[in-house]
Amino acid sequence: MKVAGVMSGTSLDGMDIAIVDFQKVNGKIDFELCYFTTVPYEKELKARLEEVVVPNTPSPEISSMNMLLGEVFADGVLLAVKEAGLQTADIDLISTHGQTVFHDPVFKKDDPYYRPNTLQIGDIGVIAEKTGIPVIGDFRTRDVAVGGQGAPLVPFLDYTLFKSEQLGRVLVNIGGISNVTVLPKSASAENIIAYDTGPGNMIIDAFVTWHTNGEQCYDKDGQLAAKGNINQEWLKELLAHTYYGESPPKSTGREQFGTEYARDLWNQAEKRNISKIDRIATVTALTWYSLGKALKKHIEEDNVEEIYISGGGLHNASMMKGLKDYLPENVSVESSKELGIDSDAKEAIAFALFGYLGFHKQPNNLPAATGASKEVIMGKIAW
Ligand SMILES: Nc1ncnc2c1ncn2[C@@H]1O[C@H](COP(=O)(O)OP(=O)(O)OP(=O)(O)O)[C@@H](O)[C@H]1O
Ligand SMILES: CC(=O)N[C@H]1[C@@H]2OC[C@@H](O2)[C@@H](O)[C@@H]1O[C@H](C)C(=O)O
Repeated sequence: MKVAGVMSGTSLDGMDIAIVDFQKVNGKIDFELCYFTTVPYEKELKARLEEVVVPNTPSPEISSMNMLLGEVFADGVLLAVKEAGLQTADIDLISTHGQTVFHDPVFKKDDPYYRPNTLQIGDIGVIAEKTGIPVIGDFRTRDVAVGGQGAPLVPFLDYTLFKSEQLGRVLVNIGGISNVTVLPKSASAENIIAYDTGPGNMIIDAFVTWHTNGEQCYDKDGQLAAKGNINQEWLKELLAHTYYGESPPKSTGREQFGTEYARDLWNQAEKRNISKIDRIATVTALTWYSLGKALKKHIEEDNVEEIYISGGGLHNASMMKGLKDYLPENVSVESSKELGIDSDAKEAIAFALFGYLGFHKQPNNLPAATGASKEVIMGKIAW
């Protein structure tokens, strides 16, 4: 069964599309990645999306963007299918994450009319109509419905594919947000630890956009950060953010580390007379330090010997150097490619897997990762 997994992450850089062929071999699910591509969003769409993914966006804008993104995702899939040399009839299912516009999976005790919630848009009906292919999407709400955070979900794939009987591993994804899946040696589904560690590339992207007046929207290969110096005093203050000290399960997003937060940091740096290049170096360090600190804890407590990285942050050489230098030398830090999974395609492959399982009415969440009270079948279908 061929499934097109579509991931549009918190970076808002575009959609990742993985066409994955699933097969059942001796009762076990096997899969092959047939094609992967990233379709970038055009500049104006990205700008509009940035306006929508902030709290207090008027509902007409969210509702309209839901329909527009449905079209955009459908066009992306049609393009990927063509590029892969396939026909739409070859694709059995589209599995789409959608675009998170709001994520607050926490109970507010003082308001009986507020509920833990998460919202991903890009209407599945529109995608089905435009492509003629059944679509599964809207995964996270079902996990939230059973007390979970609805995130991170990819640890389900990490556990299924990468648990080891020989040694402890951590799978890391550095996207807009960074997250970890800790797989202790001989881990069972109950003793996985997974959570978002804090910002990934999100703040760096905002700073680079402001520094270059929109000419660049990310720090290509970490070249700008490499030219700057980390302002240690400011970094220490940034690391006092309460999120880093919270215990898992926990998840975060643009609500805490998005444009508003980045703008506040930019203004702080302005007041402190920190040069623009040093600002970029410092927020890059904020990512690798907060991530590295979490990793060090698991290296010690869970006997982790191998770390595998995926997500766009892997391409940022300054980020990777900072992280590697900070971690103990005897722990290997590699791309997830070393485990046989393309580091850019991993999340899109994960959503193809969730779709495949959901379509076959099989559970696809990992309660230990999200804090859900039980396994559930995530995903809704548009035929
Ligand atoms: N060559 C590169 N050099 C530096 N950074 C890069 C490079 N390529 C990609 N990135 C960074 O990676 C980001 C995209 O990463 P990715 O696609 O993994 O995130 P995402 O899936 O949108 O986020 P999330 O996983 O948090 O939902 C870009 O916004 C950019 O900051
Ligand atoms: C609510 C939401 O969209 N969360 C994303 C986000 O981007 C990274 C991190 O924050 C992770 O928690 C999650 O995505 C990945 C794909 C996940 O669920 O594993």
